[in-house]
Amino acid sequence: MESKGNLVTTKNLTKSTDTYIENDAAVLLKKLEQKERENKVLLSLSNAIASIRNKLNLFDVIDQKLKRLFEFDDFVICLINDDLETHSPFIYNRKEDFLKTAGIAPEASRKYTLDDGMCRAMIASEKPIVFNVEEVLTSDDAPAWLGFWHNKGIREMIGLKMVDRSGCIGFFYLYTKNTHSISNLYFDLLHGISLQISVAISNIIANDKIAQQLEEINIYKQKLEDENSYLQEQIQHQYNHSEIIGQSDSLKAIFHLIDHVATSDTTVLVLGETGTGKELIARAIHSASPRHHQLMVKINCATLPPSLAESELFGHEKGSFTGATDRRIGKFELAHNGTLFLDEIGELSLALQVKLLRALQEKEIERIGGSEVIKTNVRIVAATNRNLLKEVEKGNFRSDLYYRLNVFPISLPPLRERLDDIPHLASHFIGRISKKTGRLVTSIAKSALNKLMAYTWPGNIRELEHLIERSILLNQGEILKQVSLPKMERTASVNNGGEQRIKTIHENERDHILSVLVQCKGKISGLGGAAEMLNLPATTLNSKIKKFKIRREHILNK
Ligand SMILES: Nc1ncnc2c1ncn2[C@@H]1O[C@H](COP(=O)(O)OP(=O)(O)OP(=O)(O)O)[C@@H](O)[C@H]1O
Repeated sequence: MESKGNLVTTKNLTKSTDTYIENDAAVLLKKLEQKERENKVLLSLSNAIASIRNKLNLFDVIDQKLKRLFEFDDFVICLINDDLETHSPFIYNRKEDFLKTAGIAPEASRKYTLDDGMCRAMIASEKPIVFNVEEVLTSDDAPAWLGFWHNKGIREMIGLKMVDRSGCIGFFYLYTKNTHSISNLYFDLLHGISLQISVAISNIIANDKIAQQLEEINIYKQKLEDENSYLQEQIQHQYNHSEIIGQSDSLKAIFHLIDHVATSDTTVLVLGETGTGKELIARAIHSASPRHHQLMVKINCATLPPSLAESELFGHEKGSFTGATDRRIGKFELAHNGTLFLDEIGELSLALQVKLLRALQEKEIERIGGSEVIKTNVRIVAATNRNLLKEVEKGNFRSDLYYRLNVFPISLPPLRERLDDIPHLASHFIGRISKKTGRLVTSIAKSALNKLMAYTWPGNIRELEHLIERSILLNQGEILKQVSLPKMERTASVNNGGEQRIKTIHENERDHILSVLVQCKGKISGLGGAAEMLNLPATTLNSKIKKFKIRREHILNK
């Protein structure tokens, strides 16, 4: 039998046990509710994380969703660098006014040692760690960046390592202005969330790598396309000396110069009126150089649109200016290890002359909007129909660039000064154009050739080529009989970069002798002969006629 006293005690016991049970149930319920809340947050977070593609997305998800659960003011995610000795900020608030505070603001390019007290503690712990900012600041190995957060009023940091299958990949710091703001009840949840964030980070890095590789593929694709079109062009025009027609002494002297300079990397400046074959010479130099397996990239400075000229030469990064939708490499990079042919260099703007000079001096370039310095190895061949020295005097061409280009000048004489080449060039063009047009023209009549010999050729070889093409199309039969030369005064302006050409004393002397010979109907010596009219001994006149290459046909065609 139970005594009364015992009964009371038992009752009391039962009562307090009930209270315990009630309390336990309440705690359990609270825990259950908390778990449910955590699960909800985790679920919504994992849904959001699954769709994350970039750093900005991840920043927003953490900033918005996580702040609903925990009270924190800011956060930074740092990743361990490939050197395994440092870590750098990866996800952080990039807003300008946020970063204005004094101290070392987070920046992706900065590297911090892993060998500080905070990192060591986080790496060793499986749980988040609470750091008191002021306490850490007094320690010897406080991280350099902590002052920035202290200046922002941050008093507490929760730090935890981020892990993936390979181990620790970085750290997640939550910054709070209040102390004890995040209860350690939430630390397991925080740990779970950090695992999810690690997955998102791996995805972002993989996406970034794919985007970068795609960009590289695109750039190589563009380079291959460009190279391909240059190669096609080179296949069509395999230039060597045998393609350069002519046997005049002046042309032979040029072959000699090409042989001398081609094998080196010396810069060559090809000078000459329009149509004299400057490009042909540039190609011959490239073909005979050790670089002939690489590209000769041509850039025509006269046709460069001013707004795109710099990009054409040096390339640009995506987004560097309106319309720069892709990264593009410039002609300098394309010509790497080969030859860059700068045609019509005299037309280059002064602003670009400065940039070109720098590229030639430093042997490196920067794409517009890029920070990378790109080493280039190009051989420069430039050409112009302008008198560059005069342009320097007029202030249109930089003297320093002129001297850098004028290392090995090659001057091509105009066609009227190498009349000997006309018959060879004419039959070369007849052969080529007949084949191209399917006409059966095989040779040129003497009278037609005489006309060609007597003409001044302001457009030089290009003009001769076009004239023969036109004449072949109009011709009947196998022999080219008619060539319709444009009506032109012999003293008329001869193309020299658009300037009125002043005849030399030598040319005036030739013209004067020729006109007297015409008046005397070709008679040189004796009464009424040209020698008498010119008051010269016949032998002197004969040697002048020889020197000026005046032929019978010149006299007859006047
Ligand atoms: N010696 C030559 N033998 C055969 N063809 C030639 C010769 N010189 C020039 N040509 C031809 O004449 C045309 C003009 O030559 P090219 O374009 O090289 O001249 P250019 O001096 O560079 O002219 P521009 O200053 O107008 O650019 C081309 O079709 C070229 O093949």
